Amino acid sequence: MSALLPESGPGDPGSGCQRSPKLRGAGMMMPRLVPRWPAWLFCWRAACIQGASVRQKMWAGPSKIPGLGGPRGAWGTSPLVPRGSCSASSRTPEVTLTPERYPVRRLPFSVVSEDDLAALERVVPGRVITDPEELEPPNVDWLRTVRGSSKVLLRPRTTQEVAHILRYCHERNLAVNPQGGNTGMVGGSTPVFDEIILSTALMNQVLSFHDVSGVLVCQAGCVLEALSQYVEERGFIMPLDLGAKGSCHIGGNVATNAGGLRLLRYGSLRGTVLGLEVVMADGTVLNCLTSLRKDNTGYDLKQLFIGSEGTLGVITAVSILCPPKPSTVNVAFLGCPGFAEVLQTFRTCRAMLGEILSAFEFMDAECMKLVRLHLGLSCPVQESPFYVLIETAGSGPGHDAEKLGCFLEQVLDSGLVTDGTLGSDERRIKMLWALRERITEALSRDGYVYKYDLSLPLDRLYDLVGDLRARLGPSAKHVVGYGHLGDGNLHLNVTSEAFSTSLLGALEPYVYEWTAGQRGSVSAEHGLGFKKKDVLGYSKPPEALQLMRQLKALLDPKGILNPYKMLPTHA
Ligand SMILES: O=C(O)CC[C@@H](O)C(=O)O
Ligand SMILES: [Zn+2]
Repeated sequence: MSALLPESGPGDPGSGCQRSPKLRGAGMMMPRLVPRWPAWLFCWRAACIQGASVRQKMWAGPSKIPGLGGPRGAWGTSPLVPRGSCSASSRTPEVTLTPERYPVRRLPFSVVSEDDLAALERVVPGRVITDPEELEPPNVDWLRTVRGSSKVLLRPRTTQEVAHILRYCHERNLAVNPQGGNTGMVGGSTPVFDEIILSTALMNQVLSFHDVSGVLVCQAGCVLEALSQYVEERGFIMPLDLGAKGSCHIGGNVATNAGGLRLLRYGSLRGTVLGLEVVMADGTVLNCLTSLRKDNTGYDLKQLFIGSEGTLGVITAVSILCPPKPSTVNVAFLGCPGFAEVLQTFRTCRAMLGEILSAFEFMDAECMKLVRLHLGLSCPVQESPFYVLIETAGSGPGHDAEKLGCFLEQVLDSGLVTDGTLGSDERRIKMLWALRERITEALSRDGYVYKYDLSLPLDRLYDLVGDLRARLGPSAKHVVGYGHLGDGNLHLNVTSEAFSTSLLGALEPYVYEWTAGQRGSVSAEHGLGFKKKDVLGYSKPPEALQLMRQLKALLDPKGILNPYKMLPTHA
C-alpha cells in the first residue's frame, strides 16, 4: 500500500502545489506570495485545465443539498427532535417497559411515599414533578428503546439542593437516576424501574470564563451548544462537539466521557476536564473544581467520575479547558472506491495536513442511502462505496487552503479518492457535516436500531460490517458502518422493521466476541448504560470488574446511584 503514497510530509507550504509535476506549468504562473484566493483554488483550477472533471466538480462551487436550512447537528440541535415529530416516535407510540423486554429485577429500594414527596418539596419547592404527562419524556430514551416508570422528577438549581436530595434519598434508600439531556445511546440516562429522576436541566449557569487560559467553569446542566456559543463569542471553542449538541448537557458529556467529532484533535475529556464538583451518594459535596493545568497532588479523583455514568456520584459543575477558536475551517467531503483507500487517505491526510487536521470521519454507501431516503439529503459527490469527511482548522487561511489543496491533489492523483467537494463558508460546512452527523437520525427513522459502538484496529475496522451483512441476510433491513475513523471508532448499526429477539440473538454475542477477538472495545464512546452493562467483560479482565465493584461499594454502599447500569448484573 505504501507504494501508492510518498513517505514525505507536506513540504514547503509556500510552494507545495508547484511541486506536483502535473502542475508545474500552472504553478510557475502563480505569484509566490500567499495568494488572496486560497492556494488550493489555484491548484484546483490548474488541475481542471488538465481536464479532470471530477476536480472541476469540486472546484465549481456548492452543489445543492436540500433540507439543511437548520443548524448543524440536527438530530440533537433541535431540542424537539428527541421527543417529537421526526423521531421514530411517530411510528411507535408506545415503548415497551424495560423490565418487560429485558431480564432485570427491581432491587429492594424504598418506594417514594407521600411523605417523601413532601420532604423533597421542601428541598426544591415547586420543582418536584409528578404529573404523568410531564414524566413521560424523561422515562423514555432518545432512541425509544427503553422505558422506565419513575413517578418523580426533581429539578434542583444548586449543588446544595442536589446534596440535600441525595442525603435524603440515601437515608431513605431511594434509588436515583441522574439525567442530563437524555441523549444517550445505551439506556443509561432513563430509569429502569421507579428511580427518582434527578434532572440537571435548571443547573445551567456559566460560573466563570477566563479569556487568557480559556478555562470555562459551569454548572452541569449547561447545554453543549449554548456553551459553544458562549465561548465562541469570546474567541474559543468547546473541546468536544457532538451531533446531540443541541440537547446534551456538559455534565452528561463528562459523566459518559463523550467522544464526538473533535476528539482526534483535542483528545478526550479525560484530558480537557480540569476539575469537577461532584455530589456523592450520601450527599457529601466533593469540590475538586480546580482550573489548574498541572496538579500532581494525590490521586486524580475526578477521573473516577469521568465516564462513570452517574453510578459513583452526581456531577454538578465542570471546569474545562477550551482551545482557541480556529480562524479558518475547511471541510472536504470525498468519495473513496474502497475501505483500503479510506485508510490510505487517512494516512496521507495525517502526513500532509498534520497539525491542521481536526476531524476524519467516514461513512459507507448504505449510510448515504439512508440520509437520502429519510432526510432528503443529497449526495454532493459521485456515488461511491465510501465517503470521508475531513475537516481542517487553523489560523492561516492561505496556509491551510494550500495544504488542503496539495493533499487533495495527491489523493486524487493516486486514485485514493475519486470525487469530492469542499466547503469553507459556514453554511456549506454545516451542509457537509449534516451528511455525517445526521446518520443517527436517519437510522432512527428506518426502524428498530441495534447499535454497536466499537473500537477496533484500523485495518479490521470495517470487516465486521461485511461479515454481518452475509450473516444476517434479509433478516436485517440495513447494516451500516460509519464513525470516527481517526479515533479507530466504528459505529455499526443494524435496522429491522421492529425489535426482533431472533435478530438480536444473531447479533449478540457474535459482535462482542468478534470485537474481543481483535482486542477491541465493546463501547468506544457511548458507555455501557443499561443495555451494554453485561458485556463489560468482553473488554475488561475479571480483576478490573472486581475493582470496579469495590469502588462502587465504597462510594455508593447502598447502590442508589443509577442502579442497573454500567456494572454487570452478575458477579
Ligand atoms: O448512532 C450512532 O451509532 C452514533 C452516534 C454518534 O456517536 C455519532 O458519532 O454520530
Ligand atoms: Zn460517535
